[in-house]
Amino acid sequence: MMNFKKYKRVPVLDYPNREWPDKEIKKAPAWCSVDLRDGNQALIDPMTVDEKIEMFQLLLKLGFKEIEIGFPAASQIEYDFLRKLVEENMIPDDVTVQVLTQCREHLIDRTFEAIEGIKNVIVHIYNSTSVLQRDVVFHMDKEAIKQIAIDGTNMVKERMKNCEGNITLEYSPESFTGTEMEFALDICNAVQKTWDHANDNKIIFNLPATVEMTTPNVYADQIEWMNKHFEDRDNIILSVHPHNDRGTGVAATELALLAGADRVEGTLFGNGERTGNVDILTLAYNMFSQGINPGLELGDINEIREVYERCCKMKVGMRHPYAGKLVFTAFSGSHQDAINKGIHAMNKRGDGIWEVPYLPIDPSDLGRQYEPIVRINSQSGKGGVAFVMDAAYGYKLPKEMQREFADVIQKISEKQGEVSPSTIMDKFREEYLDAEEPFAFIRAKVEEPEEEGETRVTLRFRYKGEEMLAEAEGNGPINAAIQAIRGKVPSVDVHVLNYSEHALSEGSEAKAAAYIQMEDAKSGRITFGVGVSSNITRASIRGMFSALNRLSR
Ligand SMILES: CC(=O)SCCNC(=O)CCNC(=O)[C@H](O)C(C)(C)COP(=O)(O)OP(=O)(O)OC[C@H]1O[C@@H](n2cnc3c(N)ncnc32)[C@H](O)[C@@H]1OP(=O)(O)O
Ligand SMILES: CC(C)C(=O)C(=O)O
Repeated sequence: MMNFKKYKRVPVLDYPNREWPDKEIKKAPAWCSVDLRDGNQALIDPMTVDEKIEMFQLLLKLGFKEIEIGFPAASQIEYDFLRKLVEENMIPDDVTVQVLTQCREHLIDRTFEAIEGIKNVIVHIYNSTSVLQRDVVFHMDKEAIKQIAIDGTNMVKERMKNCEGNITLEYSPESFTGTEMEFALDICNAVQKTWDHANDNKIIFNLPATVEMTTPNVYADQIEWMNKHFEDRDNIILSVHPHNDRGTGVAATELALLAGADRVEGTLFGNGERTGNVDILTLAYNMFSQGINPGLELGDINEIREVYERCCKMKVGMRHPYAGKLVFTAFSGSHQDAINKGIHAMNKRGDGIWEVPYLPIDPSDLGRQYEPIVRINSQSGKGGVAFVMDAAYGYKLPKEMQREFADVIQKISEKQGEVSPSTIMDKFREEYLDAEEPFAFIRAKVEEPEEEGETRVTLRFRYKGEEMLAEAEGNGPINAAIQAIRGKVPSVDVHVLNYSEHALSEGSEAKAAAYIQMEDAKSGRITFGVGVSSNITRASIRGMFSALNRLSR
C-alpha cells in the first residue's frame, strides 16, 4: 500500500462567513502576463532576447496592458532585453511593464538602473512568508521576515525619488497559501504603512498560490479573508498569482475572483514553474463563453499557439482547453449526431446565440475550423458522416440516406481506423457518382408540356457497354426516363420512394445535387442514387442512373 501517512493534511481556514459561493463572475479582471518572467524562468532553454521580443509583441497584440517582462537584476540577458525594449521604443504608452526583484539592495539598485526611461513601471518585490520557508530556508522568525518586506518597500520608495517613471509598488508574500492569514495580513499592512501613499497609485498586493496546496475553495477563503481584513482596502489592487500543482489553478483563480480579486497574473497555456502558472487563455475563454468581454483579443488561437510553441519550445497538449488539436473534435456517433443537429437547429433559429451540444464555444471565434469538429472512426455514426459530407463538401445527405452511406464508411473504419474526409468523399464518388456499370448516362433531352400533359424524355445511354437511344413520356422527367430505359431494358422494374435536391455551389458555376431513393419491385431492395449537374433535371436523371447501378449490384 502507498504510504499516504507520509503527508499531512493542509490546514483549512476557519471562515464560516464566506460570501464568495453566492457570487458570480461578471467582468474580466485586470490581466497581467508573467510569461516573460515566471513562464520564462521555468523553461529548459529560457527565451533568447529575440524570442522574448517576439513574445512581448504577441502579448501586446493580445491586448495585455500589464506585462511582467522579467527579473532584470537576475542576468545580463534579462537586463539587455529590458534595455532593448526601452532603447528601441517598443513599450506603448498605455502599457505598464512589471519587473520582479528580491528585497535586496544590490538587486533593487540594478532593477532601477534597468527601468530608467520607462514611462509606467510596476516594481514587484517579494519575499517568502510561509511557515515552511521561514523555518527551513530563511531560519527567521516572523518579525525578521516582515522586516525584509519593510526594507524592500523602503528601498523602492527611496529610489523612486530619483526615477522619472510612474512607479507602482507590488508586494507579494511569496508562498502565501502556506502562510498564516494573520501573518500575511500583518506584513501587507506593514508594507502599506511603510509605503505611506508614496505616490497616487494604489499598491498591488499579489497573493500567490506559489504552490497550490489544497482545494480551490480554501484559496478562495484565504483571498476573501484578506480582502475583508486589509486596513486600507480602498488603496489596494488585490491580485492573485495561482499555480497549478493540483491541476486546479483555473478553478482556484475563478473562485478567487468571486472572493474579491481584482487582478490575475498568469501565462499563456499555463506555462510556468512545475505544473505551471494559471492559464490566462483558459480563464479568458471561459469568460468569453459566458458572454463576458474577456478584455483580450484572442481570436486566433492558432497564431498564439504557434508563437508560444516556437519561443518557449513547449508543446500544447492535444486536450488542452480551447487550444488542443482535439478539443473541438467528436469521434463518437451520438456526439456527432447531436452536434450536427445542434448546428442545423441553431442556423434555423438564426438568433446569433451559440448553443450546440458538446461544443461550449464556437470554434470559429478562436480561429479554429469547423471541419475537424467531426472525425470519423469506428465509434462514429451516420450523423458524423453526414456532418463531414456537408461541412467539407456541401452535400446535404437526406436523413434516410445517412444510414446507408455511414454503413459503407464504417466498413472502412473498422478495417483501417480513422477515415479522412477526402477518403469519405472518394468513397461517395465511387459509390454514387462515378459508377457506370451496367448503366452509363450519356445525355438527355427533356421536353416539358406547354400546359397539362406528360413530360417527354429522349435518352442516350449505355447498357452493359452497348449504346442505346430511347424515348418515353411520363408524369415528370424521372418517371419518363424510367419508362424510356424500361423500353430498352425490360428487366428494369423500379419505383421512386424519395427525392430531394439542393444547390451545391453558388454563382454562374452553380451545380445541384439530386438524391433519389428507389425500390426494385422484384427483390424489394431499396437504395439511394445521387446525381450532380449544373442542370437540376439532368442531376435528377443522373441520380436515377446512380440508383439503378446500385440496385443492379
Ligand atoms: C516563486 C518565484 O518564482 S520567485 C522568483 C524566482 N526567480 C528567480 O529566482 C530567478 C532569478 N533569480 C536569480 O537569478 C538569482 O536567484 C538572483 C540573481 C536573484 C540572486 O542570486 P544569488 O544571490 O546568487 O542566489 P539566491 O537567489 O540563491 O540568494 C539566496 C539568498 O537570498 C535571500 N533571499 C531569497 N529571496 C529573497 C527575497 N525575496 N528577498 C530578500 N532576500 C531573499 C535568501 O535568504 C538567501 O540568503 P542567504 O544567502 O543569506 O542564505
Ligand atoms: C514572485 C511570486 C509572485 C511568484 O512568482 C510566486 O509566488 O509564484
